[in-house]
Amino acid sequence: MRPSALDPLFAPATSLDGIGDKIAGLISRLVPADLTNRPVRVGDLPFILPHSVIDRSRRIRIAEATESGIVTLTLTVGAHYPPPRGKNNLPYRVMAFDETGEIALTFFHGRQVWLEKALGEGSRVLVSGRIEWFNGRASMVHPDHIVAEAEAEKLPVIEPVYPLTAGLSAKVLRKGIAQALNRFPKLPEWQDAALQQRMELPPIGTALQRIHAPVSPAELSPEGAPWRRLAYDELLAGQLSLALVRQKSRRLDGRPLLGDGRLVQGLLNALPYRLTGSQETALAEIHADMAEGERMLRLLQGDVGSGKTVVALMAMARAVEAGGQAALMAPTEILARQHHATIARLGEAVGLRVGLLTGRDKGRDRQKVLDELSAGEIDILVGTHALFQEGVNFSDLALAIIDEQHRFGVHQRLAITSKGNAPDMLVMTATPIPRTLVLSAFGDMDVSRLTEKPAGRQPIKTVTMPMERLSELVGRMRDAVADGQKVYWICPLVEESENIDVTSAEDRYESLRQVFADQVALVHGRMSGRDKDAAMSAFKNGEARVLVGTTVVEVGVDVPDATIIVIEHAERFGLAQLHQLRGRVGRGEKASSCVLLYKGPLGEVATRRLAVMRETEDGFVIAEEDLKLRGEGDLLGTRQSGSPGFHIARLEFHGDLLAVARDDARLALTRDPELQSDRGEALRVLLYLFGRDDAVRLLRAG
Ligand SMILES: Nc1ncnc2c1ncn2[C@@H]1O[C@H](COP(=O)(O)OP(=O)(O)OP(=O)(O)O)[C@@H](O)[C@H]1O
Repeated sequence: MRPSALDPLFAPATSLDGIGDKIAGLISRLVPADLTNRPVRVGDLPFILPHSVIDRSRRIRIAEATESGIVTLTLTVGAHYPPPRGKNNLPYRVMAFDETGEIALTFFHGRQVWLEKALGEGSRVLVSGRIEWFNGRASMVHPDHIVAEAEAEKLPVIEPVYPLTAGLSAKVLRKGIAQALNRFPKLPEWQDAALQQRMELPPIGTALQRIHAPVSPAELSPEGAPWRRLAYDELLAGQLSLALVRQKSRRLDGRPLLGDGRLVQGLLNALPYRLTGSQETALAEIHADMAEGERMLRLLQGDVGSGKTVVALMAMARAVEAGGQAALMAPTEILARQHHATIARLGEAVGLRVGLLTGRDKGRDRQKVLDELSAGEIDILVGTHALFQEGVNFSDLALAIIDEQHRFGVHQRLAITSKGNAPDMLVMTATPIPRTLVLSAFGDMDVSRLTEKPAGRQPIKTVTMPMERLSELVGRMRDAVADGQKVYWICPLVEESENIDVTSAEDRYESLRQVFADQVALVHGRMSGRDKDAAMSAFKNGEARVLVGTTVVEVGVDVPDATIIVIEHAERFGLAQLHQLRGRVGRGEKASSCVLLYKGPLGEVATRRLAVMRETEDGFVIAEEDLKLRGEGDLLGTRQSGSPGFHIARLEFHGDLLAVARDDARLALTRDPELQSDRGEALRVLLYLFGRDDAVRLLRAG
């Protein structure tokens, strides 16, 4: 049950003056992304933090304001010039002056009664807003503030500036936030007293007050005490929910999965290569976890092409040896089919029964798989999200592997954990993630890393090339194809979108057909599953030698004899994505290359990104650079749902707080596993405050 202290914050935002459904809808775009599926609450508003301040402290005279910008002037009001009756589209002007000059205060939307009051002729007022100069005349359209000189203290000196969205005015938002702050209840302190003192964290109420009514710009800095307090709260809420997942999944009894090595050894013998040292180490860690009575919760992190799939297979083989079943969930249909093909082929050697289940499988075929699964006639089931839907019943699921590629957040892990059958869990992630992010997103898991690539891989040669050299490039590709090579050609969007100038995959496909005729295939997200499969397999078996595609080929696709990848409009992709895409080549023993086609002029960030791509192939280095260039939000945030993207914490400033929060969260649970002490109760408040309700439900009295 939600603590009643929080009731005022959980009231709908529309209960605030001046906020109707429409405004609430606009505000929802400013609150954390994972909250947008529910109506905006009063409690969301205080967490919309200002990004800068306007300093109105300096008062100047008209003539001193030589440039356009925000100024505060002390004026004597002159004549009013309302628009003629019936001409409300014309502005309402009020002239005002000081000893150095004159300024026109301009208002739209017709005659307004309040103007006559606020700007009585002959009165002295402080006016603050943006001054503009035109032909030597000064004007100010809709001043931000007008206050009588006698009430000068009413003018905010330092005024926070909030992120806005079209249709939402600063005034409305500010008023809403002010009301929400007034309703902010006194909440119990959830921070450990000693830690709070050591870290100099103000109480949450104080932090919010100070950040919304700063007395100096420094108070708004992410490194300032108010922001650090809020960031630490957010991180602690995240780490606490991860710790709860961990506690819950550990408590559900796992079972020791031991095997006689029959399948594992058989597979090793059947592999056409030897495992790398990294693969062996990771596998040993995984097998050791599985042998324990506690549930495994492990993350397998590997750079592109480091060979995660075979590690997954060996883990699943152990689960089957131990008498159970295993499931492997892939993020896309294409990938599920690819994994299925690889695993079924290798598994055949040792008699593993491998099934496939995706959203596309319907009717009788689907039923057959489901029946075999529940009868225990399938050992390993590969599929997409469809795997963990209702109606899919394993006879004895012992190991769940999730190839998450950033799309499988803590909420989904919670969902599987709450299912109750307590399988061991292994999450695989392809993009190397910086350490701080591993902690923030996977603080509940143990980590294995694949740090080396299989022997014999050659470096990928990466070049950048302006779009103008397209025809020269096509000529070179023609030679390469004649020489027996295979080429990926990546385009950013499926169709010409209205105002973005993007060469679509379809157009590119048509134009490349002029050159490569039947040797080119097309794959993109809007094609039917069957057509996608056909294109992929034509490319795999070599009927097609050029595969034009959108980023559907980004994740995981494995065609080891493809040696060239061309990425069009490379300047539009993020670093992590470019690295993933490039990782489609260089997967065999032949030398590969990557051509980054760009359309100039390039901005600073795009230039840097392309340079990083030329300089290194090391995914961990690239991830760190990406973090620097983009901030952590995008790296984990935008492309996935339910991930711990942060709203307040910014890891470039608050990364140091993460480890503290994790230790604090784990310690709190060790002392008080059900959060029943005073601090425990307060921590529940924290969880609700940051939208971690589902974590509270993991508690016995949740
Ligand atoms: N030890 C090894 N020696 C040689 N080749 C290997 C080894 N392990 C895996 N491979 C091969 O390397 C290729 C990449 O493996 P896999 O598809 O598992 O990579 P991945 O880690 O999933 O990469 P990505 O995330 O880029 O898809 C495959 O063709 C696989 O057969």
